[in-house]
Amino acid sequence: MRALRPPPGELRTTLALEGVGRRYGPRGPWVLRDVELAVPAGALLRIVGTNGTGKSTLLRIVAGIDRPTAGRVRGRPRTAYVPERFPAELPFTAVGYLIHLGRVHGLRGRPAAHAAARWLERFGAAGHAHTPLAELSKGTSQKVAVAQALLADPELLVLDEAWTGLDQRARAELDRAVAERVADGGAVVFVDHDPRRLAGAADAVYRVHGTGLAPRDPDGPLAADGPDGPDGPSAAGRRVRIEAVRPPGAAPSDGLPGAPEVAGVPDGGTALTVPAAYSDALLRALLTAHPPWHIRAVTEPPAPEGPPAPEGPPAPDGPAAPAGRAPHSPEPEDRP
Ligand SMILES: Nc1ncnc2c1ncn2[C@@H]1O[C@H](COP(=O)(O)OP(=O)(O)OP(=O)(O)O)[C@@H](O)[C@H]1O
Repeated sequence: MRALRPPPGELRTTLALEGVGRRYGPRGPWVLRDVELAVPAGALLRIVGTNGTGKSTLLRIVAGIDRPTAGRVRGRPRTAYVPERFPAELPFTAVGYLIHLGRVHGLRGRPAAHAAARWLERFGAAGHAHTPLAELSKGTSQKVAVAQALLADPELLVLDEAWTGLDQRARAELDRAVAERVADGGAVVFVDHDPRRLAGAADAVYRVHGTGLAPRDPDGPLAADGPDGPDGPSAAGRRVRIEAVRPPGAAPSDGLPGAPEVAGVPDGGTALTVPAAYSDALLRALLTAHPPWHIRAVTEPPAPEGPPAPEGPPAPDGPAAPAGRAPHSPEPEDRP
């Protein structure tokens, strides 16, 4: 994704934090201090940091639902926010809540109802449309929380651990929705404790540390960052091979996420092999390119240091693989 769009420095800033500080109560310790952050349109920004360092505090200020104690926020695009905790006690059904929020976001009645139904369907929650929020399971409430943020194509989408509690299909759908927002020129700022989440896709990564915010190498291994690392075993060594056909006029494969190893394959295809952590980002880059690549197959060859590679399965000529997830790429909670 990143390689096919202008670098963030060349994008229009949609929102900026200038010297922002936040503390809770006049005598409380500073959680954030002197924070500078530019959020460019069309950029995906990841915020990392250990528990309790102030990521949610920062995201609430970015989302505009909290105000800084010091400094200022410049710009306010149309913003949607998925909080870490969803207020499920509201007196609505799932679809009623989404239609209400759609109207709050400026949609008229019929488009609001249409968008509500479409997002419930996309997240596999259409069967719960008429269930009161208070009776929804945790995961389904989270689907509604995510759907409300996506309803009106926000210019700025702020996601605070929004994938938590979603099933695998819904997580992949949220990955796709993020890629769509960014491809449409929206900005997305997110926190997620799984370093593989949108790995390699972020245009910039910032770390909350102490009371400050420091940029990090977006391609750097988050897993190597001690407490920021994955909860599960490392994906190091695993590689994913994406066989695709580059359409005429598509950007060359240089500079794609994960610096793929590129090889020609029969029938005009290209095989791109990347570390597993970059497979989602690479798929997304290929699928959201203009024009998009045609994905033939996604397979996982053995790690380079392993035994000799058997031939991969024949490439099906069917529909593109889902953008959000390569096979054999389980989330921590999917592991036995
Ligand atoms: N409403 C509040 N009132 C008082 N203190 C708060 C409030 N919200 C957050 N804090 C404090 O601010 C600090 C940062 O909290 P925050 O939730 O922003 O961290 P975080 O990095 O998002 O944590 P986690 O990774 O556990 O979600 C913590 O010490 C927390 O106790």
